[in-house]
Amino acid sequence: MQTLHIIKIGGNILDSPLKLESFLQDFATLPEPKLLIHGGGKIASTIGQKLGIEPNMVEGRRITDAETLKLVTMVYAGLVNKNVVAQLQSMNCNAIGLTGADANIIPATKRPVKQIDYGFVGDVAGPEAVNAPILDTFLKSGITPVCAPLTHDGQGSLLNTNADTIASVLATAMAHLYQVKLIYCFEKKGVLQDAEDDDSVIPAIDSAYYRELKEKGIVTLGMIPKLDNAFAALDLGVQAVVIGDAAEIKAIVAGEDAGTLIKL
Ligand SMILES: Nc1ncnc2c1ncn2[C@@H]1O[C@H](COP(=O)(O)OP(=O)(O)O)[C@@H](O)[C@H]1O
Ligand SMILES: CC(=O)N[C@@H](CCC(=O)OP(=O)(O)O)C(=O)O
Repeated sequence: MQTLHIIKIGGNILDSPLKLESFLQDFATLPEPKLLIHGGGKIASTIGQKLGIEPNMVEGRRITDAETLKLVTMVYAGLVNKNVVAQLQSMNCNAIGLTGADANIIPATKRPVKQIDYGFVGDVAGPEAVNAPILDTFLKSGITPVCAPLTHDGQGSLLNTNADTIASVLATAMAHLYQVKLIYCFEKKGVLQDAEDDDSVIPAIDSAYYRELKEKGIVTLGMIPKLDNAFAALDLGVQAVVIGDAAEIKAIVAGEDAGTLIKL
């Protein structure tokens, strides 16, 4: 089977024009087939505050009321997605920007209200819900999909879905067709032993070590859902998952010693 690289970039890279441009330059040179997923939570929060929409996050997930859904649609599907695509086009990478509603790529259901009402937040039923064949059609035509963190409910509403989860679900869905290597890129060199020391990268984490790192409080905040998504992808057939620095994407793809390898 051919290898497919699925790469996710998060808010801190997207928020820095210099880091983003440098990442996209590297991404554009990576071998095809490849697929990019972007977040943009930080930009949505900043623009929202200017518009009087205060961010409300619970366990790393944004409570998405009707006004916030309009905001994230403008920011993720518009500003971020289309700028990334335009930049990639300038770098000779033929990208197409997509939300989960486009070509029915990622249908989802509105998260049921339990203790917390997350509003217009979408849960993807599973990788089988993803329209993998259409993504494959793009890939086989030499087109690189760039996916925004929005899904849809099939009844006319977009839904906000965490970008790390989208990356994990898409990777799992594509694992039937390709050997998938999923790479979570962010602004640090990998999962760190000491948050203050950028050189304390943990080379590899398995599920037992992950439990220990959580118990000791070494892995916290946004790293917990990222690692949960990484293990979910491995459990469901994704070949390899690496968490690493967006600035080291070429080394990670080349299989060099960079970032943190996640293994079962
Ligand atoms: N052990 C750790 N190593 C690296 N980052 C960690 C660790 N524990 C918690 N984090 C936090 O996780 C964050 C990454 O998650 P998140 O903010 O969701 O990133 P992104 O927006 O790129 O998905 C880092 O910026 C860091 O603050
Ligand atoms: C439901 C939910 O929380 N959605 C996320 C989607 C964006 C995201 O995940 O962005 P990063 O990867 O940059 O954090 C949010 O609105 O913040």
